Amino acid sequence: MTTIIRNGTIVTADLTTKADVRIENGVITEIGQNLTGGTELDATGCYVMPGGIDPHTHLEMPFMGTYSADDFESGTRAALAGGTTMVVDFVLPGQGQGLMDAAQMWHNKSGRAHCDYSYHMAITWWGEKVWEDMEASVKAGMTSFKHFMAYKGALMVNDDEMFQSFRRVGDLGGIAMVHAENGDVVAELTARLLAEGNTGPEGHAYSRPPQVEGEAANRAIMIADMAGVPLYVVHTSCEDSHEAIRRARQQGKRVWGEPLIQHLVLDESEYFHPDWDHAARRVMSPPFRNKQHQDSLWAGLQSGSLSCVATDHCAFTTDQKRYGVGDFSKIPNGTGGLQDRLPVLWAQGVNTGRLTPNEFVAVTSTNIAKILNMYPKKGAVLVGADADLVVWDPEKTGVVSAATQQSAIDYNVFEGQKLKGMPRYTLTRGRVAVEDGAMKPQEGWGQFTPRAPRPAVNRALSQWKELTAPRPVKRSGIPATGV
Ligand SMILES: NC(=O)NCCC(=O)O
Ligand SMILES: [Zn+2]
Ligand SMILES: [Zn+2]
Repeated sequence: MTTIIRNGTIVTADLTTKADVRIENGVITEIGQNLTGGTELDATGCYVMPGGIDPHTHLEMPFMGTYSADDFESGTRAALAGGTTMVVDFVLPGQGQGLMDAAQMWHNKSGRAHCDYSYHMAITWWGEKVWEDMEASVKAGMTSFKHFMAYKGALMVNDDEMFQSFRRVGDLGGIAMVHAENGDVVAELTARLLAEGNTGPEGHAYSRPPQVEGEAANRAIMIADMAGVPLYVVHTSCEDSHEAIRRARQQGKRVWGEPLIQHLVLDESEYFHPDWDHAARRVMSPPFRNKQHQDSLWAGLQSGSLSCVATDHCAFTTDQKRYGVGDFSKIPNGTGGLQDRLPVLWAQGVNTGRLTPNEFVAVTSTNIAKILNMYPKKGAVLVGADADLVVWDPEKTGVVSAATQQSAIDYNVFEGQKLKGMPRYTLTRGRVAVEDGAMKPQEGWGQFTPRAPRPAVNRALSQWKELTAPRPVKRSGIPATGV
């Protein structure tokens, strides 16, 4: 089956050019002028861009006594509606559960996906079995390993476990990832706030000030440096952690930071809303910050000190959020955004002049594909790349509304945001899944994308570690012991 995208302007991370794109059997086979012969998609007035890749989702995730409400069916349908053609979800082993056993559970869930997906592996406990399984995880294409420095008593790992795990990841050619918040301090602040009667959703924000994130990000960066492993800091929300990442990168460390679309455009005032539901629906970790922190994140995307924009899509219904009435620490943490990430970032980033269209592609797709070692199969408009594409109409307008969204939840944290710039077509491996707002979903179309280890970065790091490793000094005359 042949499809031609005609009359569009191709926009990639480093190039803007007018050309047509030929797609055969899900792959881009030709880029050129006046291509013909096949089903034609009219891209007049549109940008033809790599589909978005969301590097951070939690679909049907068991968390805080419930499951996130969007599964791989509704989650990937929402993704495609907003121009995202791939998600990377987190396999979350239970306490004592083997990594590959947990991975099989995720494979069982993802069978209904509408677009391609990959997995990060989470290190939620530590032991010999985990150490062994990490190699199997890498061999099975799950080469990035997330460590939770928060959620004490549940998912959190300690520094000694993190150091051992980071060394293992480095040896296996993988990437270490962290949720950077100091879980001990969060637990203390939470207990104190509750004891003082601060039980509402605003207590969640008070319990996780920027310092807990900055401290943890800096600690993880230093531990990663000592372990000789590249580090990816998820949901970077504030200047404190951004500063640590920026400094590390200036020092030549292999560290990447990932702001979320939520943190870029929504601020902490949401938690002080008089409606409990409104505030609780926005409870996530880290919490939304103030305007200065938002400016820092935008500047990071512009200057390159921050690399990708994600969603951390982990959506809970209002009923689920109400588990935390009377105790904010029981409100399931997480917000949605899969459908909204690209249109909201375009509206607030490109239309305001904060990002160029090429930078937009870089931070929503290409940088992610490169960091996670999927480029140029994903994140590219190149001959041989998967035809995961979005035909983006910069004049198409809309308004974010829970009433029309694909997500299974009953609200949207971006409700009412005005959009200008939306998909005309979204293609997943050449199949048109969205046409001018009309969904053409196909359950089970999505395929698992395994990822190989990253030999180049890790070889460089391990070579350097070897060159600078501690060695005993060879001495000729050693004095006799002094007794
Ligand atoms: N971010 C959040 O609040 N929920 C999802 C789990 C995580 O990434 O920490
Ligand atoms: Zn997290
Ligand atoms: Zn997350």
